[in-house]
Amino acid sequence: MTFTDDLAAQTQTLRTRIHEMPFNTDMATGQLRRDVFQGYIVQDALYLEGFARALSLAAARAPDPATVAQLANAAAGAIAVERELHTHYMDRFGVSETMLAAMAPSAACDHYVSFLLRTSALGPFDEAVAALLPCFWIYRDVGHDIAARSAPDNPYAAWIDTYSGEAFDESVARMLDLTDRLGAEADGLARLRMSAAFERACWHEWRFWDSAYRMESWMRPEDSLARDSRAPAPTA
Ligand SMILES: Cc1ncc(C[n+]2csc(CCO)c2C)c(N)n1
Repeated sequence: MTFTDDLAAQTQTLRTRIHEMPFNTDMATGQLRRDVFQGYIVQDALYLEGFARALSLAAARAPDPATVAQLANAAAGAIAVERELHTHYMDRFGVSETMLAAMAPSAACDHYVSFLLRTSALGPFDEAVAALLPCFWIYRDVGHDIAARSAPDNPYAAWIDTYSGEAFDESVARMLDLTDRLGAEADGLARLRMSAAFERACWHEWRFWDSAYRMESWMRPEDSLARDSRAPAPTA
């Protein structure tokens, strides 16, 4: 078993839940609500920029030139994906660059990006790579899974093609290979830290879709009070 086989086994339940999320099943049938996808794609544009910054921070700390180049290329790739995919959908949904610039990240987006930036800037290098891996790996698996059952004339075909395409597969394979090499060199404690960072990032992937599907933003104090007032009164 490779280290990434262990990571896959350890997160099996969470990753299966991600594949079954209504966002992804609706995406496969092409029935995903337009306003839900619009909200998602705007948040994803904000996410991709943060992700590219986190990859660049990790790149600067890589132990050898080949790995610096791998991570820096992936950062450039993330921005390129953002431009292409987002321009495609933003044009369709009438979201202008000005509107995008005025958008604030959702709590889920901000939380995920903060976690990646913090881990990439301050954590050990192997932990940063483990935290960055689910972004690649989960999207590849979800992309292929949706492509295999996608409805004809799916309005989300551009999204599905991006994440089930060969170019993307190669970058995921390189990231898995890097994680396996780092996992093989790490001692028991370092592997535990890598596993925890990986699992946390998988959770953030789940949360990003869940939050997009619910069209969540930041909870306001008055929302919390309204929720509390509906709760049954304490008995003791
Ligand atoms: C929340 C969220 N997670 C993962 C991806 C997928 N992704 C974004 S950048 C990148 C690496 C290089 O392209 C990959 C795989 C996404 N779009 N949104």
